[in-house]
Amino acid sequence: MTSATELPQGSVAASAQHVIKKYGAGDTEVQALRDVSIDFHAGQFTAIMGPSGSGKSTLMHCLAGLDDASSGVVRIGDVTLEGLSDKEVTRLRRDRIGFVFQAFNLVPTLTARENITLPLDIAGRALDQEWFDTVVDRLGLRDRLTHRPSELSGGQQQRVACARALVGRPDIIFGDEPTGNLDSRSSSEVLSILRAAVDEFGQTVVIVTHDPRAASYADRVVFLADGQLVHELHKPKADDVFAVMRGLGEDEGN
Ligand SMILES: Nc1ncnc2c1ncn2[C@@H]1O[C@H](COP(=O)(O)OP(=O)(O)OP(=O)(O)O)[C@@H](O)[C@H]1O
Repeated sequence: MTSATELPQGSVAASAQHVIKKYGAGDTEVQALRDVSIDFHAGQFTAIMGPSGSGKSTLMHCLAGLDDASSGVVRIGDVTLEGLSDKEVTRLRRDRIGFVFQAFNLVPTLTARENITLPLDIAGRALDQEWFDTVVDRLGLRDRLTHRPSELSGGQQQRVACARALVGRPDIIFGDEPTGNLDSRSSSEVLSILRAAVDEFGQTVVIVTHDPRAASYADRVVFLADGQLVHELHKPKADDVFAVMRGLGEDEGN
């Protein structure tokens, strides 16, 4: 199978070193990340978990260049985000990062095909038809390509969002609660696709999730509490993830 990424397996696809993120100042200051250091290796599927307010979204947003760290170093591949202009960060996001959001974020007036190729069209990059076909067939979207989002189920819409993230062969795909709006069957479908993106396409995937079952698809689960990394599991079962979450004070797993 063709590899989606130029990065060699095991190299670092994204990294945060001593990242601190503060919001506000003075009495209202919140330290959302307190000296977080973590590497995300190419060809791995990582889930970020932790109680509400522990800093998961902040960490993902800093890694993806959607927000600036207050201090510390963030890298995507070999590029350090600090010091890049807004335009350069936008280009880096466009060229090296794929996103899958909870809310799908598809353009309602465009067909599935047009939504999938939109980032390439915006970037003025040529479509690799063979790769497009591979992704579309693997995701079971061949007979849905002319449909608009309103004519697709939630699970199908999220599969289109996964295809959109994959088709540009990014260094890394970030998912912000990608199964948050899906029923359990569609969740399983989307998680299997993200798993396959890693196993079959050599992709690197990082998701934020509250769901221990979703996290059990990952190679590695990292836990944040109060802005710090506090625990990590490798190839965990959902029960193991649930037990750690309980210990961190999230007894409902959400
Ligand atoms: N734009 C902001 N301004 C001020 N405080 C913020 C901002 N964004 C996040 N925070 C604070 O930073 C901390 C971490 O928030 P973050 O959204 O990263 O947590 P989370 O683990 O993703 O939470 P959840 O699971 O509820 O989505 C929280 O205390 C939050 O209130």
